[in-house]
Amino acid sequence: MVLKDEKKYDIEVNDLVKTYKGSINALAGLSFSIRSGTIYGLLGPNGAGKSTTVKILTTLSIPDSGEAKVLGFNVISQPDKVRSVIGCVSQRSGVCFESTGRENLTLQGQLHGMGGKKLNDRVDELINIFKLNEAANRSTLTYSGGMLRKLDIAMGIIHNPQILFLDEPTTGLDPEARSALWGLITDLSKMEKITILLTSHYLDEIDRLADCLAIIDEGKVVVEGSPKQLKEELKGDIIKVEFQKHYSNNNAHIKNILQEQQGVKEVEVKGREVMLQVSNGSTILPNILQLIQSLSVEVLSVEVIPPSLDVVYLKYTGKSIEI
Ligand SMILES: Nc1ncnc2c1ncn2[C@@H]1O[C@H](COP(=O)(O)OP(=O)(O)OP(=O)(O)O)[C@@H](O)[C@H]1O
Repeated sequence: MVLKDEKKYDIEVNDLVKTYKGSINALAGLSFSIRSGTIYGLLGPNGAGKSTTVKILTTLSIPDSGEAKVLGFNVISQPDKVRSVIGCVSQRSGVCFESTGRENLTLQGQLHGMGGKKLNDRVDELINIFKLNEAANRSTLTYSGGMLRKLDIAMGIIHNPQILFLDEPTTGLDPEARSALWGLITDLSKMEKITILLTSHYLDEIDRLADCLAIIDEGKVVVEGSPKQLKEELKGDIIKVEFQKHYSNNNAHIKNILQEQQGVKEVEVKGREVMLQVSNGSTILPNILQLIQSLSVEVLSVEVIPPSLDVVYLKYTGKSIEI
């Protein structure tokens, strides 16, 4: 259950359930709310239900049960109202490759009923914001992956929507193009005052961009908060120790002994790996290693992992995010 305060929410999702043919439970009671003017990240592995959520919120799919509102409009009973206030950039590019960037933007504006000077000015403005000036009059067949994503996003906001959905916007881009796009997305939320729902399976992307995030797993929100808040809640580091061999008979014993040590909060032993949640990794590490060695267990590698969204993800889902 996600608690809400008195602030204004642009998106409210309550207990959404969606099952596809073949009994695939894409959403199993998903709830979250997004504050006006913020970037909200939905983080989850492939198949967690991120795209299904975006499809429902953009009126492209209907849930089996539950309710969702965008700017107060119900996605099921008021789909036209919802469509009039949103922009959406899906994983598949909507760019027409027979046209230039400028032509794509103009056509997209016309589809939204725009025209004349207002549309031309908006096209120029977006070409400037997205730094596509040099390429604007070239065929989009000559664009790089990063340029195409920029054009896709520019097309998604041509009509000045109040809400923007970005479904995995940087998948497949090289690090330089991803970083450039991150800067643009942050600027957009501030300059154009757009509320953005961003889905991603990149932890660094959500960490960098989101004011608030929800980790979703198997169609449900498992935890919600700002990246800073979630990392601070970990109150310490993770020590990851890998053994030479699998000491399966000894796992419970190793766990009990480590758990009794001062500064150790949680211990998980899986196969050849031990994960310890500790208050201060570097201070406690020598003691931990000494203890493990006294149990005649040979250590292959040791790592102290500072608080990060990877660790938050691991803590709440019990697994590493797999792409
Ligand atoms: N049209 C469909 N028909 C049947 N099953 C579907 C359909 N669309 C999605 N699914 C299934 O629903 C589950 C959730 O899929 P969804 O695409 O929402 O996840 P996702 O988190 O967006 O994943 P990805 O990061 O890979 O895009 C998956 O098991 C997927 O295979």
